[in-house]
Amino acid sequence: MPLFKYFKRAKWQFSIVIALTVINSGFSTLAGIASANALTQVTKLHAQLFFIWVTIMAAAYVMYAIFTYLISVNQTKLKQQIDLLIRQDVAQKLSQSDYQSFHQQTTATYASWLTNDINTINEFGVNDLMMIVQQISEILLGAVTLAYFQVSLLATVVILTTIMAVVPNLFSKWLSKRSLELSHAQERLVNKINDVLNGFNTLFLVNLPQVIVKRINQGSADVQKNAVDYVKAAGFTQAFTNCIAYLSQVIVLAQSGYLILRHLTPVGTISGAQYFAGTIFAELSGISFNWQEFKSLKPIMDKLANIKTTTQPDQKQEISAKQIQIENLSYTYKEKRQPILDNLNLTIAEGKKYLLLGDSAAGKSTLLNIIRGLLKNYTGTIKLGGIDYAKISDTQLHQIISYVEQTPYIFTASLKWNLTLGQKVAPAKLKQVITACGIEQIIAHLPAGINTILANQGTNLSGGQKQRIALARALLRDTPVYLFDEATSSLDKVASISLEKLILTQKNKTIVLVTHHLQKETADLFDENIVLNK
Ligand SMILES: Nc1ncnc2c1ncn2[C@@H]1O[C@H](COP(=O)(O)OP(=O)(O)OP(=O)(O)O)[C@@H](O)[C@H]1O
Repeated sequence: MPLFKYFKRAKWQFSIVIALTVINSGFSTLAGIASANALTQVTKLHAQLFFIWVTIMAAAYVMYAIFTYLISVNQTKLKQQIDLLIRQDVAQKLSQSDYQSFHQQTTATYASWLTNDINTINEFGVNDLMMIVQQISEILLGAVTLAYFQVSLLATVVILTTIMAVVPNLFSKWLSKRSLELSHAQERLVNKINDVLNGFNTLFLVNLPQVIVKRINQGSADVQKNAVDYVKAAGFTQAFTNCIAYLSQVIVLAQSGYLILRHLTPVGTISGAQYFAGTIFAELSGISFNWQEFKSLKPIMDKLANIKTTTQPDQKQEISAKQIQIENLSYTYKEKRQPILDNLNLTIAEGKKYLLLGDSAAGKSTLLNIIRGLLKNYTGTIKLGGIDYAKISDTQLHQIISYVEQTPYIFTASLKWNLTLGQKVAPAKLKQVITACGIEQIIAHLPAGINTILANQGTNLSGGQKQRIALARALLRDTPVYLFDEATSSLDKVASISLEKLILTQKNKTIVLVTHHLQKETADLFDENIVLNK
């Protein structure tokens, strides 16, 4: 089970919890022994011994309560550590995905993995394993104590234990299946919630806000059904094992009664046998159920462990010339029958400025997405500085090519962070780019200036302001090649001309710019047009 590796990585916290649990089981066993001995002493009318055992019993219970508290604190530390390690691994894997692997799932699905699935792992994994540890120690100590009362009782317990250990395995596949189905239903719910909430403005403006309620209700009903199905499977497994456990207790009670009647054991045995048989079988039924529940996590753990990462080509050679050579390039989206790009041949020379033109849906963005290395399943070849794209890693490509999109993503972070993406930038350079991109006007209206947090993905910014930020972000990266995909479309004419001039006068930079609004003031700054038509 992949979860074990996390217990190994959190071995200190895990060891502390185990040690505390075993000690605590010792206290509960001591309380049981004291109770049985107190009963024996009272039947013999030994007052002093009776009170000694009662005092021991009370002390054992007090210690039990104290250790239960310590266990709960340390278990929480362990759980949080395991959550942290799993999240760290998932985040690490996602950071190593390429564009296409990452987008095989929605971000809402990933959010569900990092929240719902982690909660499930906590509940069914960490909790259950901790309970199993406690149950095993109580069973072992209970069995030893029963043998101390009467060895034949231990023999009966061993036989009944074996039966109880085997039976629940019959239900394990059923439980795993239900657990995975529940996890998928939770993913669907998070996706639905994200989808309708992101579409709030659209629904609000067409008087359809009820769609939000309806779609969330559908998702909730889906989760509800799967949660109930899971509990039915889990409940049946538990009820079945409980039933065997209760019957086993009765058998041990009957056996001790018989032994007392035959004067083979003291009267206190009835209390001890009842206490320890009760503990052993209750814990056993708990163990077999918890173990099944623990195992039912395997598909979820496998899902998280199998997040696709991409092995990047190991290109050590420096990519010197920045010419991009495209030969016989064709691209067809999986969902479409016709190729969007068909046998395209093109050379993008170093330092030149290109205007990429074409009807709507002609494939301009698709071409830029291929050049910037997002779409890889094309046919034909693309070379950067004479080196085939297949031999260039994403990291190397992104060191050379920057892309500025029409609707840039704004992080819930300060304006400065949004410009630098947390990288160190010389203050003079930052100031120069801020001035060139007209960001001073934005800063002037923000309460904490450049350090103002841009909330909710920049909803308090205009489309044009976001585009200015994206342009500045790209210029700060200072790469040799820039691709602009309608990057100034939300700005007014004067601002867009000014920013396009800024872009097209970047010395020694290769520029490919897509625009639907070619301005006569900038037309002369292009060296060549690339025309794509359907
Ligand atoms: N992820 C995708 N999956 C399937 N089809 C897609 C995808 N992205 C784009 N397309 C399709 O590919 C075609 C070209 O789209 P693309 O965005 O490249 O065109 P464009 O020339 O940039 O269009 P516009 O000028 O309208 O922005 C369109 O028919 C579009 O529906």
